[in-house]
Amino acid sequence: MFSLTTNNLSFAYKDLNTIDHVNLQVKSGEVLVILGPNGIGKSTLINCLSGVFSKYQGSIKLDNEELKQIGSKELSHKLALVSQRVNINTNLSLFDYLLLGRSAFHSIFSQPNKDDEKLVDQVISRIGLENLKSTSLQNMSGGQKQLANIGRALVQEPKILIMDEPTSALDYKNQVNVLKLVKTFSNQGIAIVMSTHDPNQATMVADSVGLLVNNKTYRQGSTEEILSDKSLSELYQTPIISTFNEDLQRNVFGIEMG
Ligand SMILES: Nc1ncnc2c1ncn2[C@@H]1O[C@H](COP(=O)(O)OP(=O)(O)OP(=O)(O)O)[C@@H](O)[C@H]1O
Repeated sequence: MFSLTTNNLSFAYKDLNTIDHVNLQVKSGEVLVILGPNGIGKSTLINCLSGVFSKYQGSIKLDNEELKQIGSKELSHKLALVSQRVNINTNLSLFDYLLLGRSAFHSIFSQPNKDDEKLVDQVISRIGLENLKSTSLQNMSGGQKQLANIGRALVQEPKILIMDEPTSALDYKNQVNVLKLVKTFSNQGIAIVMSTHDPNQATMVADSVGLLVNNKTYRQGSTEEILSDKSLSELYQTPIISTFNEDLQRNVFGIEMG
């Protein structure tokens, strides 16, 4: 069993805390979905959780180890990040870009081997980009680059996968594909943290939901405990109404135009 836990996690860019005393937990096989309005601190939180920002207050524990004490190579064996940055401009082919994601598993003197290449091929097929295997990243669309970024994280075979709005540039079919991947990997025992602007994604994949609220509080609980018309309308400061969809067998959240 593997877990990521924060205790009173706070982070400030200058003096004022952007995230304040966040107590969050996710463990093997669980999906935690983070929701919150624009500018509330989702990316900041994700950058702290994934080790990009180390000047945080409080603690972030991967199992019993403090995140900032873990060396970068060891960390990349445990944790993979899909950042919000969709605009990767490299002339590497998709295949080579993903193969580079295996570099933490080799010394500087050893080359990626056949197993690495096989894994990269499998991941390319899982993200549905077989026909772009030899295409350079700079010639791909925003959505294709976002899928490539997800693939790059998957080839690390992490114990925890942290994703910042992984479906923001994707059409419905690819959103479903990514959400199915999230479910598949969590069923395989991977812990997943993802942020999104779509509460419906939380009802589809989340085991727990974390809300970053305006007054800088963080609330985490089960989907049923946390997601309601009232909590979401307050969160986004706009009326949100859910209806139970018989075909989908779940609540669907919609925005009201007023
Ligand atoms: N490098 C930075 N320096 C100073 N302030 C920053 C920096 N990056 C972000 N901020 C501020 O921190 C706050 C949180 O930003 P963050 O990107 O974490 O929000 P977010 O919830 O991910 O937003 P969005 O949904 O719009 O992507 C915002 O007010 C933003 O202006």
